[in-house]
Parts: sequence; C-alpha cells; structure tokens
Amino acid sequence: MEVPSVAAPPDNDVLWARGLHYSYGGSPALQGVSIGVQAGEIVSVTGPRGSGKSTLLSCISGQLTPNAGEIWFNSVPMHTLSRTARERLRRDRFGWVGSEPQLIPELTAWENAAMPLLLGGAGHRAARKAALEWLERLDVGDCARKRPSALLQSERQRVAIARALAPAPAIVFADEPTAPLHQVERAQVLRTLTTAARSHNITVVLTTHDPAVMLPKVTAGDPFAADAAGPTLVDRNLTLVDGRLNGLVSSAPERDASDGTGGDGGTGGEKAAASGTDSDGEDSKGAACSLSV
Ligand SMILES: Nc1ncnc2c1ncn2[C@@H]1O[C@H](COP(=O)(O)OP(=O)(O)OP(=O)(O)O)[C@@H](O)[C@H]1O
Repeated sequence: MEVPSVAAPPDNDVLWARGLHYSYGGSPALQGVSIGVQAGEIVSVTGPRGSGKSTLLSCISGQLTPNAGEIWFNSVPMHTLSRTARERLRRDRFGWVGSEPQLIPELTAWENAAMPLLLGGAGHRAARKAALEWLERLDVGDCARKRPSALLQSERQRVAIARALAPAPAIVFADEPTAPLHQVERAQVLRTLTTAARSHNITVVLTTHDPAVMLPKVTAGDPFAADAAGPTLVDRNLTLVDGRLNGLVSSAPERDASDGTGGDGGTGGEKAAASGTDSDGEDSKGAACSLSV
C-alpha cells in the first residue's frame, strides 16, 4: 500500500508515525497504524494477544523497520535513517523496559542502572551518583549493592526501570513491563514508572494486556486504584485489534484539529483511533534502548 509522504510531522508530537505496516513472513502484524505522541505524554497500548502491540512498539522505537509507513522522532525521519544512525538515536534518546528485567547478573543493581550512562561516556562517579538517585526514586535504594539474584522480581524490574530512566531519555518504551509481576505489584511498578517519568517530562509509550491497570480507577478498596486525588497512570490508551487501531480512551485534552497530526482524516493515531479508522498505514515496534543486556 502506497502511503503519500508528508513534509514533516506536527511540531508538538515528539513521536509521530503514519501508515505503518509490518508482516512476519507474509503474515500481517500491523495493518496501517498511525499514532502521534506529544512530549511528556504517557500513552498505553492495549489489545488482545497477538494484536500487534509488541510489533508496534518495536517499530516506533526503531528495533524493527516497517514494511511501509513513516516514523518521525522530533524532526528526524527514522524510517530513512541508516541502521547505524538509528541505533545511535535509540542509544542516545530512547529507553527500553521489557517484560523481563534482563539485568547483568554479575553486576550490582547500581552498576546495572549506571550502565547506559557509562556506555554513553559519563564518568564513573557521576554515573554512580545518578544511578543511586534513580534507585532511591524507584524505591529500591537499599538494593543498590545487591546482585540481581538477591532481588525479588519486582525489585529487579524497578532496577531495569531505573536503568531506562537514568540517562534521561526523550522516550521510554515499555513492552508489558509488569507482565511477570503480581497484581498489586503491577500497579505499584506502573505508578512508580509513570510518576518518575512525569516528574522528568519523559515521554512513555507502554504496552500491557490489562487495560484495567492502565485506566484511572477511583473505586474505594480497589488494589489498582491510584490516590483518587492523584494523577492518572496514563494520559491516553490506544487499543490494537488485529494490527489495527480500534479504539481510544482519553483522559488527555482534545487536540486542536488544526495541528495537522496524521493525514488520514484525523490527528495521527489519536483521531484514527477515535474514529475507528486505521489511517491506511502501518506501525511497528522499537528498540531495546541504550542497553540491551
Ligand atoms: N518473530 C515473529 N515471527 C513470526 N510471527 C510473529 C513474530 N512476532 C510476532 N508474530 C506474530 O505477529 C502478530 C503480532 O504479534 P505481537 O507480538 O506484536 O502481538 P502482541 O499484541 O504484542 O501479543 P502479546 O500480547 O501476546 O505479546 C501475532 O500474530 C504474532 O504471532
């Protein structure tokens, strides 16, 4: 499917993808997905198993190259970058949290959290200081000197989140970051991730199986419920079904229709999702950030 090119995405979208298609050996995983994400926004992508969530995240984070479509990060057309340039962009500007923490077993928690900073050229002392601060922020400061094998799964995942946030990336992509956790831990870890990202104006795009976890809840006694007076976990939730954007739940303000996001009769994925259309494009998933360990 041919997707007409555009000059550039809207200025207010840090990430903008249009008309993404991705197939595995001829089997379509994404069938025309368009999304726009504003700087500092926290967006969840939900949907049934096999609906294309991970593929979408892999494409928009630069790990997979879509078969068709455009992906822009700020003013950079990622879809035209060389592999080397794209990997540099991922390393320098993106963070990644997977469903398994994937920490280096021989390193302590703080050494794991500091690794992207060290790889990025930070000095040892500065990297250690930043890593320790992030571990504190994520409530695992007392685990700093422990190796992953001595940590609970939820603690390991918090260390992995600290590792993703420590370099202050523009965007953190999180692919089912709470999948291996118990229900109460899921809400806690998600809240910690989103709160830390908000406080540093880091954009987050995450996938999850459980829409209930992602939506604001105020029911008394609900273990998922955030403080009723506090912020919601995500600003917007997009739903994928069979590789197509299919629904939208938004707690974010409506965008001005003149912002030009997307070109398929809506503002990128937001309007495409709101209208139930697929934007005639594709989308895919992204890169294991600065540190694939
Ligand atoms: N490496 C692969 N090779 C072949 N097919 C794949 C591969 N990865 C994913 N698929 C297929 O692509 C489709 C989308 O998969 P994807 O993992 O993106 O969905 P998902 O919504 O993230 O699923 P889940 O919730 O189970 O993680 C599915 O039909 C899946 O079987």
